[in-house]
Amino acid sequence: MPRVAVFCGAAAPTDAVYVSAAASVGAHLAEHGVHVVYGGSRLGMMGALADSALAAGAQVTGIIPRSLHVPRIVRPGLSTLITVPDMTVRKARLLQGADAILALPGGFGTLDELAAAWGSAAHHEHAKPIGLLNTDHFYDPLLTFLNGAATAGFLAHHPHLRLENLAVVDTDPAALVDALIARAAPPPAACRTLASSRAGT
Ligand SMILES: CC(C)=CCNc1ncnc2c1ncn2[C@@H]1O[C@H](COP(=O)(O)O)[C@@H](O)[C@H]1O
Repeated sequence: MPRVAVFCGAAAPTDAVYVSAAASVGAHLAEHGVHVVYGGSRLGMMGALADSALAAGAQVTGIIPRSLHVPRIVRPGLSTLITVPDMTVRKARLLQGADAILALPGGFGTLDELAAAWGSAAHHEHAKPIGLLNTDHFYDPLLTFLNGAATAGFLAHHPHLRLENLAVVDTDPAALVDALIARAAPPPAACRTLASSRAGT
């Protein structure tokens, strides 16, 4: 069962379009048999994501820092809830267990988690596909920033991370989940055998 780490806003955004997009992502991930890993909150988009994924039969793991492990914040009834010492450990744990990463609209926390995922990919710590849900073109300014950084040469020392490969971007939750799962799929058995024999295993 593929595991997808989802980053998204803990706040309830002013426009309900974001919350319904999060719910739609949860349902589509469940449809694909994905094990959802996220921040464990019941609030905002995080809550909408978890509610819909659980309702559609997905396994959902929450990873929450001790400071946020209070009834007002934790989503009860998760398949698994892991408590970690702090936000930094949580960020690492979210990334470690995942086969793919999906960022929905959010604020500081979401941006922090997304930047960490790109930062560690830049240093060859993982090659997990990253998806950006561009609801209402929320991520267009960030994509413009990345384009500018590439044009100015700030990404040139990470040639394996070409701009067009940084993320799968879509405004449609179903299309994005389909594309991300396709990228996260393990290679067919024959390729795996060839790759392992080349590696001498
Ligand atoms: C005081 C209060 C209601 C706090 C609730 N705060 C939070 N609860 C759960 N996860 C969080 C929280 N703040 C940051 N995160 C993490 O950062 C992201 C959300 O942060 P933000 O809302 O985008 O910036 C999530 O993916 C989650 O992993």
